[in-house]
Amino acid sequence: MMTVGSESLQGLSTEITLDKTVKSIPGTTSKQCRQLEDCGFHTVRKLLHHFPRNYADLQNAYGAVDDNAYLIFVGRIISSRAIRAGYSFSFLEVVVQCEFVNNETNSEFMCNDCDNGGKKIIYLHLKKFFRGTRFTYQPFLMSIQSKYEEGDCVCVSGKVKKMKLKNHYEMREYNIDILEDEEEKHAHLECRPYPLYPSKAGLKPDFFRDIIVRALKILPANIDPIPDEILKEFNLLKLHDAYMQIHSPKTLDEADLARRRLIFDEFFYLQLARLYQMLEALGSHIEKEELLNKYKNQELHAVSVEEWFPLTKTLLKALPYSLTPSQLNAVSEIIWDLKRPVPMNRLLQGDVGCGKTVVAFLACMEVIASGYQAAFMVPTELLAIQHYEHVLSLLQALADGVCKPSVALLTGSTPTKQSRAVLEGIKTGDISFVIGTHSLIAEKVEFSNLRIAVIDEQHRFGVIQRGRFNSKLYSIPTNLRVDAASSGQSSEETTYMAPHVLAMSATPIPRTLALALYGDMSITQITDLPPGRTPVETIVLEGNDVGFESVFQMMRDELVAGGKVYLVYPVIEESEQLPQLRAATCEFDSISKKFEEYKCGLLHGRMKSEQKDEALRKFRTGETCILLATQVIEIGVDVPDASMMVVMNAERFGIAQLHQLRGRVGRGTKKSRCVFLSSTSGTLERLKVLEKSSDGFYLAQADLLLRGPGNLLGKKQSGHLPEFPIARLEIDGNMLQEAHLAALKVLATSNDLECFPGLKAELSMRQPLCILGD
Ligand SMILES: Nc1ncnc2c1ncn2[C@@H]1O[C@H](COP(=O)(O)OP(=O)(O)OP(=O)(O)O)[C@@H](O)[C@H]1O
Repeated sequence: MMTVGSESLQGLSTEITLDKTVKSIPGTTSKQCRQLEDCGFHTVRKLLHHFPRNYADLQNAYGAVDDNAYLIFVGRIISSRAIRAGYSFSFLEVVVQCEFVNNETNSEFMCNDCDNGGKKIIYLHLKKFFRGTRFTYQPFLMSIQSKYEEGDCVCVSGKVKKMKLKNHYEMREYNIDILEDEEEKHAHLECRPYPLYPSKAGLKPDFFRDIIVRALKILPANIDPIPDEILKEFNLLKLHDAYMQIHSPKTLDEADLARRRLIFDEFFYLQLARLYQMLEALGSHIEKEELLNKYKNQELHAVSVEEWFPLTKTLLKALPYSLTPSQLNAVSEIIWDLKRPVPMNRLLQGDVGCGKTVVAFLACMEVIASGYQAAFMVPTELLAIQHYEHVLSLLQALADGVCKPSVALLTGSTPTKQSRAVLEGIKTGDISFVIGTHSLIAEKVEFSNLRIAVIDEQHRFGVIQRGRFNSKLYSIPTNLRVDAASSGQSSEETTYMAPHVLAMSATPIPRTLALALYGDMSITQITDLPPGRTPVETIVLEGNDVGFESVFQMMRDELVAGGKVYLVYPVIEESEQLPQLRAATCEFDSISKKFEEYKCGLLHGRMKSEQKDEALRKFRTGETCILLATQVIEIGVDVPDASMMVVMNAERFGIAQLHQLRGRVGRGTKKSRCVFLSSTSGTLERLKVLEKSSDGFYLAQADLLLRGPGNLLGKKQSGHLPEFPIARLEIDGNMLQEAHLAALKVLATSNDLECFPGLKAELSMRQPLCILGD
């Protein structure tokens, strides 16, 4: 445990200094303050978080001065002339002489004009043009010329362009800074990296550089809210030094160390906020300790099959297959967690079709067997019906003497009379297992004793929707009340607890990324596939006449061999705006005609619930062999003997999404194939990654790198990973674990952060959970 001493005062000046207005920066004019504020830079903190996008350093110019290279030099002005060149045209030309260090054996520089130390002189020409008669008057010309005086030491960055004259270069898109300060001059002559700031809303890089330098001067050393022990243990710079070194590094290594500290902060405060929020929601000290211990010991826990409730064991035996080792471990691990006195918050991850559903069903059975209720929430009606029927068929297989749980379905389309009866059954406890869509979290749904909520495809529900289950409390067993009482807590406070939550995801996110998103979640992974599966043969083709002909031939072969085919379309109906997109309803007739001997079905989101159900039922039973569908089938649809899929306009979908779609085939033992048709040849390359790999983790990573982390998962429907200001999850993910551990350490010392007022203040300033949409 950490000692609490000086830390309690530590970081208090953070609030005082970092959150002062930009007006407090010495030498900042009121115009500059207004400009900054208009741009959203209200505080010193905001300004200091405007980080350089890159650094230029003089070493850039060591090797060669290549045409069009973006380089930076420090040198002296040797001439500055403002000249009237016509009736309404003038220009300023500044020539800067730079000593150029040549350590290349490049023939151009094996020159006579290099001195013995390998140095040579080059001349940079900077021109600025003015049009308009008012720019041709002498006073104007004198004034611009006097801004740059001969002998001034300057830092020049820009694109270089060789001139005819040897060793002379023209600078384009340049920036010129006069180095006034002796220290600054030396710093640059010592080859310090030079921060290159991004412009923002018309404010130029120089503007930021200038004000940030002044802000750094007033930054006190004692601004770090993170305790010294944590800094030492995780080898982190102090916050003050991190700000200094990110904005004004002596070397690029210094800038890297600073970046590491600032990334750590982004992750640390997110983890701290998550865990803090969870601890706050818990009543007793025992629960809090239990929670922290659980996260500290991330080793695998399990409850062996013998210890499961008889109902769960019976269902396991009645399954038409044996669980894979990793499915079995997953159930055991989840059941272990269900027996803890704190609400479980677990993510069950596994690639498409690996068999997550049955794992979740078994967990629900365990809860039901102990006398409580289970709810299973899925994102689409189609999936709810499928799961409902699946559970019924599994339960049917149980012997007659077994007491079977009562199961109900609740979706937006459940007829009023029926839904009233379901609501009543849930309230009285007559229904112990309910499967449904987001209707399950409506306020009017009152559970008698809900103890587990399974959320399938959890990223498709908003954070708030997921959290809604927490308000559907259940009463905790008496023995836990005794524990709570012995810890000095009043039993009333601990009478109710939030249900266990098991979220499922088929979007495989690397473990570290999952931690970033769900710092408070434990993770269970299914790493194998049921036996007998063969990888889906994947073909990427251009959707031209030749492409379609070969696809139709493949379909014919498949159908002759007794297979079933999904045709997936990006839209339901043709649209004038996007005429290149193929539409499911429009192609129904032509496909039906082309494959006259086979029956076709249609399935899309605009159909009524029972029509959708009927279409899927017919496809499942083989009444139809070709199903023209839209993305509605993307998640969870399970027709094990479907053996071919063709995706039209595949370029419209993301890689992870196509992987999900492809997961609808190859779910049985039949060899399957999937064709992605792209309407443009340019996008073929991007899709080819799917031909090479069927590993969801690999593809998710490829997608992440291709599109940036913003587009993979989501707080709403679209699926987004949180975007951090500087951290990039795909690269900096390893620092998450460290930040997680650090947050646990801090909270183990002080559950409510009372011993760390600086950290508490920082949390409320940063509001890190906003990143996740909380
Ligand atoms: N151990 C197993 N052996 C054989 N078949 C299995 C096994 N586990 C599950 N299955 C079958 O595999 C198919 C896919 O399972 P399930 O629908 O649970 O996968 P999932 O992980 O939820 O997939 P998705 O991410 O696509 O929803 C189902 O038909 C299921 O009955």
